[in-house]
Amino acid sequence: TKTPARSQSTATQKTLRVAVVQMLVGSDKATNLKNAERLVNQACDGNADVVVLPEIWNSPYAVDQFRKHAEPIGHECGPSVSLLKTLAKERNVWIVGGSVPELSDDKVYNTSPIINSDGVLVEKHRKVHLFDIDVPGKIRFFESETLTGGDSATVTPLTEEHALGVAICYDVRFPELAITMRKKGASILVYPGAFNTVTGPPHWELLARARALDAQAFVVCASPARNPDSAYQAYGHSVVVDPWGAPLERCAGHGEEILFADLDLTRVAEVRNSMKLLDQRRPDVYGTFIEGVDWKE
Ligand SMILES: NC(=O)CCC(=O)C(=O)O
Repeated sequence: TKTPARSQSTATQKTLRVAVVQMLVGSDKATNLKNAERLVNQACDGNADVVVLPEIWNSPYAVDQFRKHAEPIGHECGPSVSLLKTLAKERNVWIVGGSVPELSDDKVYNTSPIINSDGVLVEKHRKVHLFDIDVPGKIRFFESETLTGGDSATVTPLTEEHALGVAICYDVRFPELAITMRKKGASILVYPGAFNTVTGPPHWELLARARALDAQAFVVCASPARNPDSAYQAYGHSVVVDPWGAPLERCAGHGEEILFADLDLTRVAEVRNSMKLLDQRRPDVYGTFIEGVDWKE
């Protein structure tokens, strides 16, 4: 079953309270799980409808660690996703479970589990664009050394009128994916992420705002807190952006915290009706941009 978010019922739901858990991630898996449990409970105490965790929250963000921390995510789930399913049911809350390394047919994916308020895994997103980057003297990171990329856009109904699109971190750089999620019905795009201190300052918030404008949707970007003991320095600064491109509330700092944002869902239709971007596209001038996508609403 895909139950609606809980604060109001189905079609009448006008606001959605999102809690972005910017958690500290370390090298000990058991500690990471305990930390996630504590913070998800804290987010629920703050009346969240949807709790969002960051990218790779059960393991260090390092290519040589992913397989070691990988778990099945499906009919059977490992301890990380099982914990989130239990919490979602106990607290009657939706959880976009950041991402964890997923083991499937001996391959490892960077996968976001999406769990409804009955504790059911309703969907999962496998990171489509692997983070392969080489900025000389600053950062070199190749997820493709140990991970396999996913091959689909992920959208799941949340209320009768609104659906969640979920993609992961580097995926945020690709407007095609954001617009594909919109075309599949998403009005809230959630990106668990783990940008770094090189690309984060110039790009993170700008990309979140750009995707909000491209898709005329809410964008929720969740980062881990910065861990001084980690080889990979996460940027932090989790942020929520409205469909008009404006950050909601203040964005987070780089320490551990929970960022709450109340999404006024009526803004999606208002913005989309005031500028009919999909209908106004001119594929006769620049092609279809995404093969097979019919731009008209
Ligand atoms: N984990 C990631 O995908 C990081 C993406 C990132 O930092 C970027 O600059 O893009």
